[in-house]
Amino acid sequence: MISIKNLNKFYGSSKVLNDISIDIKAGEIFAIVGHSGAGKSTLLRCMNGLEEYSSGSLKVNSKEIKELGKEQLRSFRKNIGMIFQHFSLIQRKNVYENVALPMQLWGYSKDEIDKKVKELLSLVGLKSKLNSYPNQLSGGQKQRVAIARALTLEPQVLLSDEATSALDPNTTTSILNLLKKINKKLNITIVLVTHEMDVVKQIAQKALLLEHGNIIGFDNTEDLFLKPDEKMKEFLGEVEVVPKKGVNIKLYFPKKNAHKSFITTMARELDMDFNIVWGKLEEVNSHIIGNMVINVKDEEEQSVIEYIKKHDIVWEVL
Ligand SMILES: Nc1ncnc2c1ncn2[C@@H]1O[C@H](COP(=O)(O)OP(=O)(O)OP(=O)(O)O)[C@@H](O)[C@H]1O
Repeated sequence: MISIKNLNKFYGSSKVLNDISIDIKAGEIFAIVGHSGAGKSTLLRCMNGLEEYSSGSLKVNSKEIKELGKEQLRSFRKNIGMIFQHFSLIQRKNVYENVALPMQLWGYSKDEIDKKVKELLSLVGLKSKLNSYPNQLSGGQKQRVAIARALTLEPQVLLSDEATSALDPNTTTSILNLLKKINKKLNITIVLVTHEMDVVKQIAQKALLLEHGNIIGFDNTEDLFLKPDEKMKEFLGEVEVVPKKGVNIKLYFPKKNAHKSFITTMARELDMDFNIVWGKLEEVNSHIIGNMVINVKDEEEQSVIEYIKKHDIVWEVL
């Protein structure tokens, strides 16, 4: 659906995107993650032609964006909805009028507009608010209006630039659930930019980690969190404090066996006591994944490793 190859972007002499290559599949929920200034919004804006790229290729539905003329770009953008952190609603228009606006600009009939706006307001749970004005709505409600407005022209792709950053955690979850529902129901590809790892965990199937315009991680979300590499750990701010004595073994539990009592069974079968240094289970993309560090005596290392190898567990000696 979106294919990016060796993309580079400069602002003047400063390079803000460096050799980016990714593929985003149709129907996927894809997150672009990174600290402030990493280049996330720039990359997102390149995807709908709001920003020009300096070199490389960016194709949406096999169309190279930089080769599109003015008119082609206008109809191309019809196929891409966008939502923002601060909602971008028009204050003097009510909810109905805000949502109707893109269809009016494209010259749809009153009946078509009325049908679509009511259908979308019902989808986002705001049918009772169609006469309200933005200043009478909560942040979450405003974002729901913005989502409805972004869907009026029936786009195949929805781009979200920090759409939940101004919302509290509960409202964030409800907006993310709405985005999941839209993704499933309308089969829309969603690309979202965020600096919040919790957002990535809750919604994304794939994630791209950016740092100073460079890709420092790109994988299925579960794999990124299950076995984070050094860069990812640094990004997550994880510090692993482990005992100096003995051998520290880190175990990664993928979704299918995160719940199994692997450690206690191993302890019983090998007739050994382990020191559990730390461990955690977390929900990523609706799956439970986890990891745990155990400390074993030097002389027990081999038998523990042989046991782990016989099971479907990813592991490493720290
Ligand atoms: N129009 C512009 N002109 C010059 N430099 C720009 C422009 N827009 C962005 N930049 C620079 O490009 C870099 C990437 O900016 P971008 O907004 O893409 O980052 P970001 O990861 O989205 O950050 P944030 O989360 O703070 O929005 C930054 O160093 C920024 O200062």
